[in-house]
Amino acid sequence: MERLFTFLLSEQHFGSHITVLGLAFCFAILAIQALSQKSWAPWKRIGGFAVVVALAELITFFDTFWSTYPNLLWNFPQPATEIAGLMTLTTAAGAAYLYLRPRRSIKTVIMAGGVLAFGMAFSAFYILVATVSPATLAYDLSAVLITLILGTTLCAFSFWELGSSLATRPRLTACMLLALTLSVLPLGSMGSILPFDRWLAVMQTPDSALFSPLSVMSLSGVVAIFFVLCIASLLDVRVAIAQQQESDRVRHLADGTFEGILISREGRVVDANQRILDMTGLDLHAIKLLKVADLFASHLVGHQDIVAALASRGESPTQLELTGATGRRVPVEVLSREVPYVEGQATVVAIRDITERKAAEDYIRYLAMHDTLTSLPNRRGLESVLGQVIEHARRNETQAAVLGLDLDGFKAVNDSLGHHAGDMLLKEVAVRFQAQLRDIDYIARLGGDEFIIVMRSVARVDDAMQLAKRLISCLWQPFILAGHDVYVGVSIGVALCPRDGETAQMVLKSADIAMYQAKLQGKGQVCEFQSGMDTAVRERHDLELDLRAALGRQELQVYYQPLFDIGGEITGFEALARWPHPERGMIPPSRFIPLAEETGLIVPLGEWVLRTACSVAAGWAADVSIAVNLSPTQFQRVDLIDVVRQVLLDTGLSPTRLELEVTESLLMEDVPKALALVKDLRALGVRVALDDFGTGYSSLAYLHNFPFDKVKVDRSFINKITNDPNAWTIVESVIVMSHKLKLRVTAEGIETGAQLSLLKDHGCDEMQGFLLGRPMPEAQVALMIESMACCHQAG
Ligand SMILES: Nc1nc2c(ncn2[C@@H]2O[C@H](COP(=O)(O)O[C@H]3[C@@H](O)[C@H](n4cnc5c(=O)[nH]c(N)nc54)O[C@@H]3COP(=O)(O)O)[C@@H](O)[C@H]2O)c(=O)[nH]1
Repeated sequence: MERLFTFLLSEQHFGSHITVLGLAFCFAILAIQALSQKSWAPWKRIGGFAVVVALAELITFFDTFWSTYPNLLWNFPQPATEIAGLMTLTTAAGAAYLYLRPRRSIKTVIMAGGVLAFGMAFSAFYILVATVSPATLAYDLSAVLITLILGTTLCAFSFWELGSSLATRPRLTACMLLALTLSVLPLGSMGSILPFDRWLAVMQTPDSALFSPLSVMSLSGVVAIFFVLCIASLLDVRVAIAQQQESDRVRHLADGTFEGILISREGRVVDANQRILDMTGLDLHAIKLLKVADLFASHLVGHQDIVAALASRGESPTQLELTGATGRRVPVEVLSREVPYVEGQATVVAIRDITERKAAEDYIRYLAMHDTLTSLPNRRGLESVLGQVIEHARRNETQAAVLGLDLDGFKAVNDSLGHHAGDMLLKEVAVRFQAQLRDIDYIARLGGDEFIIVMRSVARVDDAMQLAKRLISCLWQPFILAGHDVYVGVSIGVALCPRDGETAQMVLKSADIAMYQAKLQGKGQVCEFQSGMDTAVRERHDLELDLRAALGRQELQVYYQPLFDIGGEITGFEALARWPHPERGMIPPSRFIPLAEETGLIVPLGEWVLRTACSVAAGWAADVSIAVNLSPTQFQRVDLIDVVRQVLLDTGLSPTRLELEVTESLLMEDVPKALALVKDLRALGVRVALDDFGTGYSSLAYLHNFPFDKVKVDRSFINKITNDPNAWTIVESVIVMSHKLKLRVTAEGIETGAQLSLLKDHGCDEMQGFLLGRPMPEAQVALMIESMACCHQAG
């Protein structure tokens, strides 16, 4: 010890210590950088480290030697220098190999340090011995021992520090410790040589072979390594216990989570929680034999380092499929992160089972594309398929057909039997339609009672027309709903693509226009799209939109046409809807009432007319009646009685003043139901008149069977009675027959005095027509009633 201090403090320049330390530090940085290059192959890291350390050893040694003996002329001893270099190279490679082993413990790390220090010390002393040979150097053997123990310890700690330093933490300490090792060994070996005067004394009593520096060094090296290993083993046991406790703690924590958690190092599974074992069906032992990549089936499996690939995605999870012992694939979401884990770094991979979420997502996707009632694709589903069909037809120069279907009479079913029955009907209709299709055809429900059928390939338009006819006839059999036989029909429009539309929207529009045309031609028809067809349909469509808006804004008005008794007294007024369109002027009811019927708008419109008319009539000064027209659609509504009752209650109009006019067509659809309704209305105290009499087919039977209060003879007869004897015969018979059945008779459409006197002469009870009074606005009616009241008072 004393010898070393003397050497370092008085025989050596301070500057030379700094030089050695500086050189050693630079080489240490290089060596540790090489060893820590994770992107390099292991042999490259080992080789790089060994070469740098061997060079450092030789350079620091010779630098120390020259600064100690500047006047000593010598050549590099051959082959001792190469042997020493080789020795350092080999031991440095061995140390690096030990350090890089996958399962590294404190013992292996310290052993790596010990081996390297011993190799370097041996090389230093070996060159020294060879340099002065054949002369013999005299050593302070205690200094040799100290040098070796110090070098071994420093080097071991350097590796230990390197092994436990985090990737993010600078490896400065490890570099400094290695630099000290690289400095201590040449300085220590040089410092162990006794001064020349002591040589002579020693030479007179030469060391025995047992006490030669190399023997002492070898022995002490073995002892030092053994000693260090003993301590390391003890530390290892303590560390192993601590690690076990740590991993137990982590496992308990991990088992408590809902996520699968596995710990990996260098792509291999090190540990896993219970959830992962449940998901994969593997036990802990089996899973630890696997690489992380073995657990997944996906595009990332081929990836060299799946864990690194996952880690590179940061906080955004990657969706993969986890495979296990059963081969079942579990959709999972994976996140990974570097963590300090028992003795160093590890990657924690969090795996979340997303089976339920995936199923929910799939269901949402399904819902987005399908109609929940019939399970058929919806508009979105249809448009994506239709786009492909059109593209295919265009590429292959073939054609596809699109059939637009709209049920006839569906609304009436919905209104009369309720929405549940309507839903059942739609489901059954869908089944019947599907039964008519080929496997390659495609059917979708757009909503309401609208369906679309796509025939992917048709040779002629006739193929589509044939299918359309089959679809029409498949509805002829009744549907049994809530114990009722229900009949519906279908109107079909046929369009071809790409002929009638190059995009899904265009061809759907063409099919829709053709379908409208089919509806206009009467129900249960099929119509092929023709160019120019769209203008008329679009106009009608625009009118429908306008009517909807007008109803919403309450732009419609009610006019009132007077009815007179045989003595010329006003008996009442008929309420007639009017539509003053802001751009098109006054639109006649003959245009918008049928449209309202088809679109179902007649229901809100009719209720509005009823409410308005009753409310206005309730304010009149005379107890005259008010007649309101009921459309077939209104008549089919299950809640018609309730609506009428409520309107009467709300407006305060006496039921005896209200007269509802129904037509024959309205009665024909479901005779028992219509009969029950007429009876219910009369039970409310409301009167019911049969309107447009004479235009139907079974007029006489209805007159007999239904408890009407009044018959209104249609104006198509009245305007002929003075010049067509047949027309007059019919009207005369109706008057006679109605009176026999105790029914009052109203003649409508009286335009001439001749018509009026003929009807009066034959006992017609009530008269209505332009001759007597045109439909007029509310204000005019009020004046008319007032003047009527005045006349009565005056009379
Ligand atoms: N369901 C509902 N139908 C309604 C409603 N408002 C009207 N309508 C029906 O629209 C059809 C056309 O009605 P409108 O143009 O108002 O014609 C009525 C009279 O103006 C017309 N009339 C009356 N007298 C004469 C005449 O001397 N000459 C002549 N050319 N026309 C005349 O007749 C219509 C009334 O007919 P009717 O209902 O049969 O008594 C018509 O069918 C209306 O029913 C409504 O709110 N709801």
